[in-house]
Amino acid sequence: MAFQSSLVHASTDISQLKITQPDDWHLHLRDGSHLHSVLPHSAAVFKRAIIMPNLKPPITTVKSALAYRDRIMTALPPDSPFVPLMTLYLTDNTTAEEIRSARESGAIYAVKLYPAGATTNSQAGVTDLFGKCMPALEEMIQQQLPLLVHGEVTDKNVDIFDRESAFINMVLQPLVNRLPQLKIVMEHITTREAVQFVTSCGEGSIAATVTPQHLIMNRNALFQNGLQPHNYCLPVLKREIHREAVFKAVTSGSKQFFLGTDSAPHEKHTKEASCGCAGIYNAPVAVPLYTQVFEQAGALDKLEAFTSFNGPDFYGLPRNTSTIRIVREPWIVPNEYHFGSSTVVPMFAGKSLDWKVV
Ligand SMILES: NC(=O)N[C@@H](CC(=O)O)C(=O)O
Ligand SMILES: [Zn+2]
Ligand SMILES: [Zn+2]
Repeated sequence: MAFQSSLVHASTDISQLKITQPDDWHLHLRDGSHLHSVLPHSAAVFKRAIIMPNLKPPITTVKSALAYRDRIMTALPPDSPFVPLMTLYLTDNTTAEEIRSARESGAIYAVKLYPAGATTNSQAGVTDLFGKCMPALEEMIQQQLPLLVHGEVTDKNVDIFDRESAFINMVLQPLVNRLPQLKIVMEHITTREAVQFVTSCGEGSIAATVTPQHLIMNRNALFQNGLQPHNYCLPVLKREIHREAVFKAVTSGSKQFFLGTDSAPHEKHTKEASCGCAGIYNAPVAVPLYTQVFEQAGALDKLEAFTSFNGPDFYGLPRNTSTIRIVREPWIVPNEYHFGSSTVVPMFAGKSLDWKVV
């Protein structure tokens, strides 16, 4: 309970909200049986989602992206209107031609930059962005495909809590200087420096996604009453001053910030391990938690733009016409989800949430 109960609940008598159906602009659906297990949680709430390509092996070609899209469509619950928006995993060898054919496919909406070694399944990521990736990035400008960035340097000598701000200085700012027309989404931002960077770039070409965990928890949550592996994700949770900066930016109503859950399921035994995986499974709780964040800021009137307008506007896609209802109705998050032989522990397992999507 520690983290929610530390929130000051703004007094309000709003008991339900009806908003345009949200999209998730950063989602890990995995593959195979895991895909079948987790997809219904996202498809129940979100109309569309940007699907992360960090599978094993990664989705580096149009062909593999379209095949993955087919597997997602096959795994969807019957009659689900959910639309997966596919991405390509950028490597040192991605060609301009692959970028052109990504756009022509009509199914691929962005290209993802993982610095090699930065996070889960990023080993095949980029080692030399400025030396090797310029032809692909220049073609992305022509094709109006945004670059989605896991923004952390991988230098082991850089303190893990400084890896995002170091990335801004060493990679992102130089990239923006070199290719000012490239559309960039800084994914899952966690720091005051990221907020300042995105805001300083101005609307139009730079935006950021924000997860529920980085809005609600600071790094104390990793060590509350002992090591908490289910609060471990990358970029790692930061100090309270950073959480506050991200919270303020999001709830201010700026169009440059939008919903991206980074829901990243890992099996329970791989998180509760001597070397635990990074990633938080938040798909079942994300919209209730975002609602709680905006309520706490006294900004429920700005929730819908964050969940449902700013993302499609940035991507140049139509806003959804369907709606969802969010009601004030306490419910307890399950301790775990059992999917066949595997178990996944969700964010805030066993805790009570104030809002529910119906
Ligand atoms: N966020 C995480 O901690 N993990 C993500 C990868 C990522 O988004 O960096 C995953 O795929 O597990
Ligand atoms: Zn990431
Ligand atoms: Zn992610």
